[in-house]
Parts: sequence; C-alpha cells; structure tokens
Amino acid sequence: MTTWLGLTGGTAVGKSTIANFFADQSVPVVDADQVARQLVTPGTPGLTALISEFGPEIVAENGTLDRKMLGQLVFHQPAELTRLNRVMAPLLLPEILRRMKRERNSELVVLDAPTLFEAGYVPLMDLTMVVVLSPAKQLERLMARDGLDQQAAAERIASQWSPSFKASQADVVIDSSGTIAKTRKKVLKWLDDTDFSG
Ligand SMILES: CC(C)(COP(=O)(O)OP(=O)(O)OC[C@H]1O[C@@H](n2cnc3c(N)ncnc32)[C@H](O)[C@@H]1O)[C@@H](O)C(=O)NCCC(=O)NCCS
Ligand SMILES: Nc1ncnc2c1ncn2[C@@H]1O[C@H](COP(=O)(O)OP(=O)(O)OP(=O)(O)O)[C@@H](O)[C@H]1O
Repeated sequence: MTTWLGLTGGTAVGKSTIANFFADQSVPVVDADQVARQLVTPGTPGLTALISEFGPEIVAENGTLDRKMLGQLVFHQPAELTRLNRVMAPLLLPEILRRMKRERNSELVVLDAPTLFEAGYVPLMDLTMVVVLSPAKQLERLMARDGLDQQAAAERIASQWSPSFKASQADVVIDSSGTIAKTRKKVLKWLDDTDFSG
C-alpha cells in the first residue's frame, strides 16, 4: 500500500523546499501549484474556462495567462478568489489524483499543496505534514521571494486558512524558522523514523 502524505502550510513557509528534500530521497512528489500551471497553458480547456469567467484581459500579449494580474485581483478580493477556485477545483482534483495513483509502486508519495485544507484534500491523504513559521518571518520570506510589497504579501497570507488551525489538525508539524539545513535534518529524521510498510 502506498502512503499518501499531504504537505501543506501557508505561502512561502518552505513547502517546496521540503518537497525537494523528499524528491532527493527518491520519494515521488506531486506539486499542486505546478499541476495548476499546466492546466492553464495556451490552448487548454482550463485557460478557456478562465477566460469565460474573468474575460480576455487575463491573457497577456503572448497568449499566456497573465498570472501577475490574476494574482493581484484574486488575493486582493476574496470573492474573486472564490470564483477562481470554482473554475480550477474540478480540473485540479482529477489531475492530482491521476498523478498520485501513477506512483502506486512507491511506499510514499507526497502531495505538495498550499490549499490542501481549503480545497478539501485532507480526507484523501493518509498523513498530513504542516509546515509552520512565525507570521513575521513568513511575511519577510514572501516579500523577499516574490518581490511583493508588505500589503500585497499580507493579503496573500490572509487569503489562506489560519496556520494554527492547520497545525492543530496535522499528523506532523515541521517548524521551518531555522536554516534550510536544520529544516532538512528534521524532515529526514522523520522520514527515517517512520515505517511506511504497513
Ligand atoms: C492566482 C494565480 C494565477 C497566481 O499565480 P502566481 O504565479 O503569482 O502564483 P503561484 O501559482 O506560484 O502561487 C503562489 C502561492 O500562492 C498561493 N495560492 C495559489 N493559489 C491559491 C488559492 N487558490 N488559494 C490560496 N492561496 C493560493 C499558494 O501558497 C501558492 O504556492 C495562481 O496562484 C492560480 O492560478 N491559483 C489557482 C490554482 C490553485 O488553486 N493552486 C493551488 C493548488 S492546490
Ligand atoms: N529553513 C527554511 N526552510 C525552508 N525554506 C526556507 C528556509 N529558510 C529560508 N527559506 C526560503 O523561504 C522561501 C520560501 O520557500 P518555498 O518556496 O519552499 O515556500 P512554499 O511554502 O513552497 O511557498 P508557496 O506556497 O508560496 O509556493 C524560499 O526562498 C526558501 O529558500
């Protein structure tokens, strides 16, 4: 039996960094952000559905989705994020499940999904790992990584469910406030100490 591990936590807390630690140990990882990106490339039903919902102005001159513009809209206005989720949710779930099931020969498969809780994927997982970080450090990392100003970064953080709620529901909580090397050590120790064979 394959164990499905849902890896989640707020934006910029270090999920993808941790997902790479798993990948380095040959654990297959499905990256929900990447799936979402592939579903809306030019010519896809996903992009067509987004254009029907938000209008042609969400397409950049080169024909790709103007992610920056759509991001500014949906993270600034919760009602717009609800509209986006309504379009994306029915496309995302089957594709995520298809990719997870493809790894049936592995003992462990990781789903890296920022909205694991919000999208209702938790019941599909065998285990959940929630990455936590202090709000001040999260804001700092998000602003540094994405070049966002403080208000835009705070809005993006506020569009997600509370980290303390997610942590309270988790099977494993990983604090990523230390160095990347320290976080790596914690994750590898958990991987080493856990028996996935049953
Ligand atoms: C709004 C979009 C176009 C912005 O694109 P952009 O390239 O700027 O950001 P990117 O996709 O890399 O996401 C960055 C981070 O934003 C957060 N985020 C993305 N989508 C959502 C969402 N629906 N709800 C809450 N937070 C989200 C996540 O923490 C994510 O890691 C894009 O995030 C999107 O299409 N989101 C909807 C798809 C989705 O739900 N993705 C999450 C998969 S579970
Ligand atoms: N101890 C640490 N553990 C993980 N990441 C760290 C750590 N210290 C600094 N970082 C940095 O924090 C930033 C955010 O990490 P990452 O991109 O992995 O977050 P994420 O949770 O996947 O974000 P998102 O949900 O927005 O995609 C990166 O620039 C990463 O290098």
